[in-house]
Amino acid sequence: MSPKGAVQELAPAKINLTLHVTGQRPDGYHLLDSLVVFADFGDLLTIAPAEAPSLTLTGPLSAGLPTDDSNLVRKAMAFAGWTGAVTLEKRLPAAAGIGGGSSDAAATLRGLARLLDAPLPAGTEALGADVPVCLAARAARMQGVGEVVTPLPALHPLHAVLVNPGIDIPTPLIFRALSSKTNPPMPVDLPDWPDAAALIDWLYGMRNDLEPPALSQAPEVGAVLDRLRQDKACLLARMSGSGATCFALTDTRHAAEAMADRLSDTGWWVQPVTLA
Ligand SMILES: C[C@](O)(CO)[C@H](O)COP(=O)(O)OP(=O)(O)OC[C@H]1O[C@@H](n2ccc(N)nc2=O)[C@H](O)[C@@H]1O
Ligand SMILES: Nc1ncnc2c1ncn2[C@@H]1O[C@H](COP(=O)(O)OP(=O)(O)OP(=O)(O)O)[C@@H](O)[C@H]1O
Repeated sequence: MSPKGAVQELAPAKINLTLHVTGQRPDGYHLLDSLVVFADFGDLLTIAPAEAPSLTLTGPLSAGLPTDDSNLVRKAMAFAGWTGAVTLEKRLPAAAGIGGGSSDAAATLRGLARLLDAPLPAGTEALGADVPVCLAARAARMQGVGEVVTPLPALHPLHAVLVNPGIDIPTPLIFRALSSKTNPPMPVDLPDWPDAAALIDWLYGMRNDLEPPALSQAPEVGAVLDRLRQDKACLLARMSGSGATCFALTDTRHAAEAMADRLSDTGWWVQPVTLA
């Protein structure tokens, strides 16, 4: 049961359906153009009013994560100057390209803003490049180094399986291994996709520019993509963020669940989801 006066917030997995790296700023950060969606699955935060900040971690994937000031939940509270007693049920792998930590920071801010009846803070990119889009937690185009977030009209939901081979990939390593920092952006105007099939067709022509460097740094990513592409239900398989999590798009939720069953003997983290 939740403590009295507590709120619950889902910190959904963030998926980069596309991730085009279009340049690099003098400070080393990369310019991005990304179509970002969110899953109906993620970490679960319970946030109760408290005089001092606290953080308790639970869940199968919490092992090894810090509970001190380096946890993005605590960083988010310190950034906003807000306090709360947060219980974080970790269900997403960390350092996995699906924004686990960034989505936790964003959910902390959303939950505390609700509890305190306060507006969401600005400038949250200081907490991490993915935090502004995770704060919106809806389909969006992400540009700049992550701070320019343009919410999109509701997309047709996509069904998918998320797969992580159980390796942490540090984001800076993958950006460093990227050979060309200047690649074409997505079209200026995104199409108005009439259905999910049209969106998937369009995605074939787009890219995740971090996929080649991730493949060179972590061969496990290639093994995941090969296995997903061999599956009869897979319409498109791609890596999210800087990896190592990959997604396979399917026709229906049932097809995603059946595919997840077929992957159950791999030892990988496998999660059927709906993305929107
Ligand atoms: C790759 C993405 O997941 C795409 O959504 C994000 O851009 C990464 O978001 P994030 O994990 O919140 O990133 P941060 O914690 O801000 O940055 C981690 C590191 O990634 C690199 N980084 C990140 C974002 C960006 N636009 N350019 C970069 O070069 C930098 O080396 C930085 O030190
Ligand atoms: N609440 C948290 N959950 C997960 N990781 C956290 C958290 N707080 C701090 N971290 C640290 O942040 C690092 C990156 O975590 P995160 O899950 O956001 O990366 P990511 O999945 O690569 O995200 P992105 O897609 O934004 O690059 C990890 O190495 C982890 O130790």
